[in-house]
Amino acid sequence: MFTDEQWIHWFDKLAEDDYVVVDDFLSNEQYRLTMNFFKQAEEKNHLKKAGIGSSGEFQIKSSVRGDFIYWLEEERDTELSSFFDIVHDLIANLRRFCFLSLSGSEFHIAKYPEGSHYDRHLDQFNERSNRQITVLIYLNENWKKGDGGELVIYKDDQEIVVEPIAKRLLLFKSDMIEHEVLTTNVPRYSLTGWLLHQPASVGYLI
Ligand SMILES: O=C(O)CCC(=O)C(=O)O
Ligand SMILES: [Fe+2]
Repeated sequence: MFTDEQWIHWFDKLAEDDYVVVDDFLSNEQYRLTMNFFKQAEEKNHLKKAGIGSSGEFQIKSSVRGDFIYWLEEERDTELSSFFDIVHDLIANLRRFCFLSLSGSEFHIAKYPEGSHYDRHLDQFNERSNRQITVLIYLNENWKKGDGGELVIYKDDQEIVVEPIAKRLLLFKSDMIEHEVLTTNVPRYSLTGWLLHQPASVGYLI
């Protein structure tokens, strides 16, 4: 559990810089449970080649993105309940301290095999732009320089390099931050998600 001061400190940085990195966001136990889940998903062949674009214009292009993903469902994936607990905490605190109007979330696990990458992009689709905050949790124990797979954030004239080390959280504003996953030289594991806007089209219903 984190204190209000910690949440406020992270959200201040997110507001100011459009991104924030938090180390040791997952506890050892949450990390272990997440990796167990990941290993099982791999064994059961649940991970599928990721594509680009939303359903209407979905395409698979390995030259753009080389990861394999599995979309999570909270009701089904009960082994990850302690992960979903901290997502709920994150959402509750963003609502409380940042007055964000968040209506939902979507998460997947992702494996980038050796030699894969994801080209520079923004996390919004042409026909769907309700992703507000991107949430990344890295799962690579013993990651070291040379392993590759760093995330590069492009901001103003800067290139900020984030190493995908285990238990680290990265939050950024989905509509502001262009980013890229550099080629990884080892299998690279992560949990990726998006916190979604209140869809404008249902605004009148509530
Ligand atoms: O895994 C990462 O560091 C970033 C992944 C990403 O950019 C995405 O899935 O949209
Ligand atoms: Fe992305």
